[in-house]
This record gives sequence, C-alpha cells and structure tokens, in this order.
Amino acid sequence: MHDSPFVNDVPAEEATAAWRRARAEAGCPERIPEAVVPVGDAVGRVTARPIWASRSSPVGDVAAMDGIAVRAADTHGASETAPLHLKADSYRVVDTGDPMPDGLDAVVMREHVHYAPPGDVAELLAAVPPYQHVRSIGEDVSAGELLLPEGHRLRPVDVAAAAAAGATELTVRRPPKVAVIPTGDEIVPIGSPPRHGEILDTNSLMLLAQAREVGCEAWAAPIQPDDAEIIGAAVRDAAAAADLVLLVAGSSAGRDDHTARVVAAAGSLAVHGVAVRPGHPVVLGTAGSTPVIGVPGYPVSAALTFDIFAAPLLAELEGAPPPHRPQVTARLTRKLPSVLGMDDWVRVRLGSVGGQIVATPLPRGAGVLTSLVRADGLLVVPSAVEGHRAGARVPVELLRRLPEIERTIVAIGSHDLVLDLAATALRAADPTLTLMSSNVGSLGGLVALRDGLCHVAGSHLLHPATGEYTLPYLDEMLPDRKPAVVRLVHREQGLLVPPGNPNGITGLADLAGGGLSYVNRQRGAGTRMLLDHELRGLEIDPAAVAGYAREEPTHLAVAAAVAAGRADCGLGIMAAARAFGLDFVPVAREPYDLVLDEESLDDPMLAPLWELLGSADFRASVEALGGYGTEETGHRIR
Ligand SMILES: Nc1nc2c(c(=O)[nH]1)N[C@H]1C(S)=C(S)[C@@H](COP(=O)(O)OP(=O)(O)OC[C@H]3O[C@@H](n4cnc5c(N)ncnc54)[C@H](O)[C@@H]3O)O[C@H]1N2
Ligand code: MOO
Repeated sequence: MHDSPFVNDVPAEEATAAWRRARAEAGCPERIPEAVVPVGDAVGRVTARPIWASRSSPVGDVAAMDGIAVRAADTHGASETAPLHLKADSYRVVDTGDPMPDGLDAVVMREHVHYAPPGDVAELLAAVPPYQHVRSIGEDVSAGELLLPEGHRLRPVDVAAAAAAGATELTVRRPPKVAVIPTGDEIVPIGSPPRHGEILDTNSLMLLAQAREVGCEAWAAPIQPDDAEIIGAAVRDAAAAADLVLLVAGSSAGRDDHTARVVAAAGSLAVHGVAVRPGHPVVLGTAGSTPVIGVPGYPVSAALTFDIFAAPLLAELEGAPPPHRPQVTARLTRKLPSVLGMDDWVRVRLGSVGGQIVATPLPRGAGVLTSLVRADGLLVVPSAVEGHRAGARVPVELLRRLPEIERTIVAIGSHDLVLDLAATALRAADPTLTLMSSNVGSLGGLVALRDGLCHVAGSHLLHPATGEYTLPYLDEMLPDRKPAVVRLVHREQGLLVPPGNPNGITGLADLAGGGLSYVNRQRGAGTRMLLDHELRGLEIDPAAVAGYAREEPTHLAVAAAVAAGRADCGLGIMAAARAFGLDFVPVAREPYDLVLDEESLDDPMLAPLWELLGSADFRASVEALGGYGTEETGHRIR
C-alpha cells in the first residue's frame, strides 16, 4: 500500500483501530502530561487527578437567613395566642452567612420578629425547631469527600466548588497542542486577493478554530510548496512540538499529492483512505511519536475529518469522554440516494412540521462549505445502506439547538429571492425565528406539503390548459387537504442574456432554428413548465432547442451558466440577471404563491410572516430587487 498512489478505502472503525495500533507501536503517548494550574485558570481543562475536598464548606454552622439566632428549646409553646418574649441576652441578631453564636441553634427570619418595648425584647409568635435556617458544617461539601473524578472537563461551577473545598491549584492535563501545516503551490494566505487558480488558505483558519474550540493550543505553519522533502521537514518540525499534526491537502492521487509518502517516511502510514464521504482520502499515521492526520483538501472533507478523527483523539489524549452530539429522529423531505460501501455524511437542514422533525439534505459536494454553514444536523447513511426514500425516518446528529429547530418555518418548493429577503427580515425582528427554504421545484413543494413535510410550498406552476397558475393543481394533488393560497409576489420571467445582449435576442421565438444555446431548469420546476408552455404556443419543438437537456437547479445557477459563457440564454427571474450583471429580455409575468394547509394560517409561528408580507417596508425592499410586483403580496387568493 505504501508504494501505491491509490487510495484504498477501509471502514472507519477499522481505520481507527489500525491508527491506534500504529500509535502504540510508534510509542505515541496515551495521555498528555499533567500540569498544575491555579483554580482560576482551570476551566475547560480536564482533571488529571481526582479532586478531594481538603476543607468543609461551610467551615462551621452559619446562619442561612437574616434575623435572630435563638435556642430552639427556648421557643417551645410560642404561638399567636401565647407570644413569647425573649430578652436581649437570650438571642443574637445575625445576618446570612454569619457564624452561629455559641449555644444558639436556630434562626428566626427578621420578618417574623416583632420588637416589643423597651425595644430590645423579641416577640415570637411561633416555636422553631432546632437548626431552622442554619447551614450546618459541611452542608455543601465535607473535608475528605470526593468532589470530582479524574477525566472531568472543568466547568465554571466545578472550579468554584473546588475553591470552596480548599483548592487553590488543580492538577489537569495541559491543553493539547495542534500544529496545522497547509500545503500546495496554489494556496495563498487569507487576505491576499486570489487570482484564477489560486486558493485561499481557508482550511488553516477553520482547523485552527476547530482545535481551539475543543480547548487546544493551535498554530499554523507557513504554507508549504508541493515538495515532498520540504513538507517532510515541516512535518518533523511540527511533530517535535505538537501532540497532533494536521497536514492539509495532498492526500489523494494527484501528481503533487505527497502526504501519504511523507507520512510513511516521517514515521508510519497506518491508513490511506477511509470509507467515508466526504473525506475518503484521509491519511492516518505517525511522525516520530506524534500522531499525524493527512486532512483532505476539500473544505467539507477537512472539517469532517477533524470531527471524525481529530476531535476523538484529542479528547482521548486529555483522558476525557469523546465529543458527542444529541441525536433526533427526522423524516426526510426528499429522496436521498447514497453509494454502497461508504459512510455518507450528509448535511441537512431541519425544521419541525406537525410535531415531527423534518430533514432536508443539502448539496453533497466536498467543496460546498456552505452546506456545513447551513446545516442544522448531520445524517450518516451507513455504508451498507443504499440511500433512503422521501419520508423515511432517519437518525440525525444535531448541530443546532432543538428550540431553534422547532421555531423554523419550513418552505419547500420553488425558490425565490423574496423568500431569502423574508428570512432575513423575520430573523432581524425575532432572533429565535428561522425561515428555511429549500428548492425542489414547484411540484416537489406540493408533494412535500401533501406528505406533511413542510409548512408552506412555494409555487408558480402554470396550468397549460387554463393558463392559470397553481390553483388548478391543488384539488388533484392535495385531495385530502384543505389548501389555502397566499400570494407572495408577481414576478417577471425573462431570458437572461450576457451584458449588452450580443445575440440581439428579443424573445423565446429566437430559440427556433437551434442557433442559440439554452440552459434549462430541472423537470418539475415552474420555470421549465413556463418554457414548455411558451414553446408550444410558438410551435417550437423542444428537441430543436440546443441545450434544452442541460438542467440547472436554480435561477441563480442558470444566471451563473450564462455569465460563464456556457450558454447564450436561459429563462429566469430578473433579480438573478441583476445578481450576475446580465441583461434581461422579458417573457412573461407570473404569480408566485405560497400554498399551505388552511389551519396553518392560524399557526402562531407563521403569524410574523403574514405580518411581514403586509408591511410597506418589506414590499418596498422587494420592489427594489427589480422585476417584482407587490400589489397582491400577502393576499389570500384561496
Ligand atoms: N484520482 C483521484 N482524485 C481525487 C480523489 C481520489 O481518490 N482519486 N479524491 C478526491 C477527494 S474525495 C478529495 S477530498 C480530494 C482531496 O484532495 P487532496 O487532499 O489531495 O488535496 P489537493 O488535491 O491538494 O486539493 C484539493 C482541493 O482542496 C482545496 N484546498 C486544499 N488546500 C486548501 C486550503 N489550505 N484551504 C482551502 N482549500 C484548500 C482546494 O479546493 C483544492 O482544489 O481529492 C479528490 N481527487
Ligand atoms: O472524499 Mo472527498 O473528501 O468526498 O471530497
């Protein structure tokens, strides 16, 4: 395997075991050395020894309330009808926390004491039991008691209790030291404007922050060129100073991918390739007696590699339990294919519909870091499972707190920028409210609504026979529901063309003849149905439109394709043209509606959305996007 440039994927568990054996053989320490630190600096550290109380807290009996200390026996028989009068020499005024005066064993709260003439006689209307309102010695902790075991990550309450129990210093594991080594001739530091072909070193930024987030001391070496000797020297230097080395990129089979060879030369190569996706070309090994991870360069792979391999090792070195995220069961809002033979780590957005958590898979590409940015959870499709059908119940690890997930309006269907605008406005007004919209096309949205997987479905489905939008589909698609329809906007659909409209395109009629290349939307997208409808009207055969078969999933993706010169035109909304500096040739004006269950109209969580749609400010900001009409925004049309 050492000589092969090819990645040889092994199951994650096997990889972990092989790496553990290699670390033991190389003499890697099982634990990080101990350090004695002042209690005040110990939060976040892991105890290397148990913490025993050397002092009781409180150190003696103390008053638990402001009032007077008395002898309980003296108060026998006191009642409303037979008030008891205590002279000044048989009680003492005390405040909370004062040591109990000798011979006195109970406290009467100030509120229950009346002073009778001559002013220092205390009148009690009730008897008190011994030790009323007294905190006795050791109530919190007694000398000799075990306060915390070894292997406990110290929290603010822990260090306070340790100090109360007599500790001034604690024996903990010092923070693990993590060295990050970015590699690659094309990698440039953050802050320098990258030229085409150059890549910003965002992985170092992220990996350092991930290491620090789990309590490590972390640093990054300078970016290393694609040179095995130079990288090897950097690995040896880092290994001499760190508890874990993260060698970034160069992990796969490219001409400049040296990681596996460098690690083999610096110590031992235990694993090259794990059956996880993303992140499969990961390298696990040692350099001297320091563990090394060859972190795949793609950002999502890099982030997940830290989670899957680095974080558990770092916890182990500190003698702490491995990191763990809470898990929930969620229903998938759409089908999720997955390859056999790989654990597939899928990023999902979550919401709660009808009391059930629903999960919408995000884009899978290992370079799509925004998929992790937007993720509320991680769903692992195990290697033996070939994906899931829509509606399937799946386990999801939470990346966001449940109460936030539960306050998420789930919009599925056709996507529109106005929904993004609404999402930001709703969040600005209420930081606990999220509007999540995911794009599966108008038809997909109505299917999700039918199956109870979303709150609202965004739709602009043209019904060719009637020329009406969305409404004619509802009885057919949602026979068991009582759908309501709220108008979001009218919007202008048109051809997105390069700036200056170099082909002089005037409308869809120009697609006849096949001289222009077109970029289409996916089946089920309202924009595609509009195209088909218009082509029929113009008697143009779709098969004769060059590029009809090329599909993009969103308006913005169509705009990006035109901007990059991959097509001469594509149908989309004006706002997408603006975003990419394209020209726009109007084709049609269509309504874009939100479809929902009638009873959802009264769902308090959705109320801020209806309020927003009625606000003049919001309408003005929609109009400012260009190509939108808001005269019916927020109107219920069914
Ligand atoms: N023939 C094969 N090609 C690839 C394979 C494979 O198995 N066989 N695996 C693919 C997979 S999966 C991944 S993941 C990547 C791993 O790439 P490397 O670790 O070899 O890294 P590079 O090729 O040098 O770079 C890839 C990519 O990573 C990004 N990158 C790299 N460094 C940084 C950094 N410091 N900050 C941000 N981003 C970084 C960058 O986008 C590079 O283009 O290989 C596939 N290919
Ligand atoms: O395995 Mo790679 O890490 O999918 O992108």
